[in-house]
Amino acid sequence: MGICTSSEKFVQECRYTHAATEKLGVLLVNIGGPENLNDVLPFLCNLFADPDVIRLPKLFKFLQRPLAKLISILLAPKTKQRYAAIGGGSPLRRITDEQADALRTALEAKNLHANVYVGMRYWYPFMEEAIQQQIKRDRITKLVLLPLFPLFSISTTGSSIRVLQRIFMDDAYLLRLPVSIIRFWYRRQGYIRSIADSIVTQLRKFEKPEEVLIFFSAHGVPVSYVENAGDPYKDQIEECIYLIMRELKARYQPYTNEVLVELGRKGVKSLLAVPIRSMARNFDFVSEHIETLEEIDMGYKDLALKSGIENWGRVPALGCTSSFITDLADAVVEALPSAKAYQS
Ligand SMILES: C=CC1=C(C)c2cc3[nH]c(cc4nc(cc5[nH]c(cc1n2)c(C)c5CCC(=O)O)C(CCC(=O)O)=C4C)c(C)c3C=C
Ligand SMILES: [Fe+2]
Ligand SMILES: [Fe+2]
Repeated sequence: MGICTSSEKFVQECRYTHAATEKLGVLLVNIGGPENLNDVLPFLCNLFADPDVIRLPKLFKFLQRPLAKLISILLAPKTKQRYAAIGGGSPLRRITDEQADALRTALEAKNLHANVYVGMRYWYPFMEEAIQQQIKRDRITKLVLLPLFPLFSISTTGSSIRVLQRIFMDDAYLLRLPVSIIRFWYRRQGYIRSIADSIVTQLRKFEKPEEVLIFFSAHGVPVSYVENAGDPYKDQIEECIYLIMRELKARYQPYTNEVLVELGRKGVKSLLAVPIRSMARNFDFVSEHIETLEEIDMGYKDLALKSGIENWGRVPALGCTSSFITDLADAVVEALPSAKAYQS
């Protein structure tokens, strides 16, 4: 299911009135991450025990847990070093809590009172805890599931939806709770604009912004997900980059044009555009995490500088950028009318 992207369409189709008796809940879902180095091994075990992360043929399903344990034991030392390099733990819980607070405030500003919960897929506070201990306790009457992944992948949003379904199927109250799931939201204007804004802000820090090559990086998924399991992730990445670049060109082209006109006026007859500066943008995840802070800020940056790239910049993750959070609040409002209970 997609979501309304145009606000006009929203006004026409999604007239939603918030009943006074309704108790709205929004569940923000994220991966979660180890808070200290002792958490790394059990966190990895949870991750690799997920059949949506390591897909085994039916016949070998019984190997899922032992295999998860083995891979985690093998990966833990290196992974611990990576988390140690960013201060000993993942910042995901803190950032996601901040995003939840900001979203609650943005919804209030739209006159929508909602409880915003945080549920992590592989670490505390687990999705299971958020649903069983908080959502049920608060007797929410309508729920929006908002995974903090702009793009859909079987291994992220798909996996979170399956957990939600599993918990809901076992519970009479949850089975009757109307739920709306926002499966992906990378096409939203607010998201694309917020990213384009953050790129422009960083470009302006370069001495010659017009020479900067923008380097988009996204998390990989196994080829078999895309080719055999119908994961839309790769297609969505390509479309997302296209949408960001289209927005950026609309905003930035005049600047480049001005430079070209200026060069022409100065008598330059030939021009070869060589992008010698580079700037990285990770766009498939909206919080700083191990891959931005360690893989990009340390690994890629070192490699780039050693390879002759002179200037390096990195666009920060959106985090609590207000235009982005406001857009998420719009996405929640737009999702409300389509909420449906698993059992009515
Ligand atoms: C949109 C983003 C993500 C996709 C798609 C994704 C798929 C995926 N990941 C692994 C293996 C690991 N993921 C790990 C942590 C981790 N992954 C994401 C995002 C996506 N993963 C996040 C946000 C995090 C948490 C980062 C943090 O700050 O704590 C890890 C552990 C850390 C590391 O070594 O990078 C592993 C391992 C697979 C196998 C996969 C697709 C099948
Ligand atoms: Fe990763
Ligand atoms: Fe991952």
